[in-house]
Amino acid sequence: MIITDNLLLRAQTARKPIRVGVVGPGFMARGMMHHIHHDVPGMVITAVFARSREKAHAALDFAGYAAGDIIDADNASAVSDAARRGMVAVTDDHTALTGSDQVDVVVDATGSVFFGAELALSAIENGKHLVLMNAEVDATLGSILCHKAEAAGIVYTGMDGDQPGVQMNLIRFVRGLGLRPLVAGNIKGLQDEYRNPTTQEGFARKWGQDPHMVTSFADGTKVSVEQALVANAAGLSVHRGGCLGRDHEGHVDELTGMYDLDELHAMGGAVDYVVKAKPGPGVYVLASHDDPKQQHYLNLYKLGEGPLYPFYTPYHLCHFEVPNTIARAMLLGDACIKPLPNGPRVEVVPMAKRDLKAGQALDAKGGYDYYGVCEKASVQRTENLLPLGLAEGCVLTRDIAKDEVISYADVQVPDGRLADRLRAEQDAMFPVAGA
Ligand SMILES: NC(=O)C1=CN([C@@H]2O[C@H](COP(=O)(O)OP(=O)(O)OC[C@H]3O[C@@H](n4cnc5c(N)ncnc54)[C@H](O)[C@@H]3O)[C@@H](O)[C@H]2O)C=CC1
Ligand SMILES: N[C@@H](CC=O)C(=O)O
Repeated sequence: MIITDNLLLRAQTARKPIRVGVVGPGFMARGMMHHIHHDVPGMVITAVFARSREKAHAALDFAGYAAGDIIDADNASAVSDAARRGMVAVTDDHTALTGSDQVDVVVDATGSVFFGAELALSAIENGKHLVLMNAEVDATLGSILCHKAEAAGIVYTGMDGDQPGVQMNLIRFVRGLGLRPLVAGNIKGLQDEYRNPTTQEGFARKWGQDPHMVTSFADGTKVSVEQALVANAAGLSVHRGGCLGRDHEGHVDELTGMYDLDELHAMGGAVDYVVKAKPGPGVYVLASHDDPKQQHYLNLYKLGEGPLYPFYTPYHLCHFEVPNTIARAMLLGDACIKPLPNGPRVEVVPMAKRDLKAGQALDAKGGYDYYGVCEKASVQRTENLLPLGLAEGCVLTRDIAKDEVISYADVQVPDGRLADRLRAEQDAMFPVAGA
C-alpha cells in the first residue's frame, strides 16, 4: 500500500519493526504469518496465541519459521524475554501475549465473538492496537469495543483485504473525489441460505478451510456481517432485511441503473450485495456528484452520464493486506474500518435454516441451525431480535419455523457471558439506532 510501504521500509532501516501478536493461527493467520515473515519489511511476529500450542507451532512451521526460532512462553515476561532474543513466543494464555511489552499490535484471527470480546478487553487494558480479522465480534460488539479502545488511546480497526475494509477504502477514495457514495456492495459468487458444514465439507477440504467458516460464507451470514460493518462505518442503511441481494450475471457497472436514487437519498445510502456479477469476488461503490461541471468530466472519463457513477475493486485479497492495517494503526493511528461513534445502524440477526425445536441449544454460526441477514438496527431493537453473534448456546423456548427470525423472546440466554454484558452496555450507550 502506498505510504505504509515507505513507512515500513523506514521502520526496517531504523531497526524498529512493528511487533505483532497473532491470536488464532487458523487458515487466515497462517497465510498472514507467512506473508509477514517473507515479504513485509519493518514488521515482525513476536508472539502467537493458540488454545493448543501444537497448533501455533504447526502454523509457524507453515509460515517458514525454523523450530529453533520458536519458544513456548507461560506468561507476559517470558513472551517479552523470547522476543528480545529475536524469537517467536508461543503461548496458550492470551494475556501473556496482550501483556507483553514486546507486542505493539494484536491481530484477532479467531472469528469467535465470545473469545474475541475477552481478547479485545485485554488488548485495550494493555494499550495494544487491535486489528480484527474477526469481523464477527466487530459486527456484534464493535460500537462498545471501539468506544473503549479509543477512550484508552488505541486504534481499533477491521482489516484491509476482506470485503468490508476494501469497501471502506473505496468509499474513502470516492469521497476524496468529491462524490457521495450511495451504495456500497459486495460481489458474491454463491448465496444459498441452506448450506451447512456437511454440504460444504468438500469445498472446505479442498482449500484447507474450516467447514463452519466456509458455510458462513455460502449461507449469507458472512456477507451480512460484512455489510453491517460497512453500514456502521460509513453511515449507510439497508433497503430491507436481507438487503436487495440481487442475482446479476453482468458487470457491476450495470447496477447504476438498478437503484432508485430518491430512495437512496432518503435512506442516506445503503449497503447491498450482488450475486454472480463481475468482477467477483470484489466490491463496488455507486456514487453521485451534484456538480454538472464535474459530471461532464466523469462522463468523459467513461463513468457514464450519472446520476450514479460506478467504482469497484475487482478482488479482495484477505490476509495479504492485513500488514497494511497493522502499519496504518501503528504508524499513522489510522483505522481501516471502524464503527461510527453514534451506534450501529445495521445489525445481523439469525433466521432459522430449518425447523428448530424448543429446548435445543443453537449451534455456532455457519452450522445447521441458522443463517444471518442484515436488518435495520431500529428494527432489531424494536422487535427485540437476537444479535446473530450471541446466538450460539442460546436455548430455544419455542419451536421456530424454517426462515423465521429468532428474537430474545424465543431463547434462554446462557448465564455469565462477557459478550452479553458488553452487548447490554452497548445497547444502553446507544438507546436509539445510530443516525
Ligand atoms: N477463511 C477466509 O477465507 C476468510 C476469513 N476471514 C475471517 O478471518 C477469521 C478467521 O478465519 P479462518 O482463519 O478462516 O478461521 P479458522 O477456523 O481457520 O481459524 C480460526 C482460529 O481461531 C481459533 N479459535 C476459534 N475460536 C476460538 C476461541 N474461542 N478461542 C481461541 N481460539 C479460537 C481456532 O482454533 C483457529 O486456530 C474469521 O473472523 C473470518 O471471518 C476473513 C476473510 C477471509
Ligand atoms: N467475504 C467473503 C468471505 C471471505 O472472503 C464472503 O462473504 O463470502
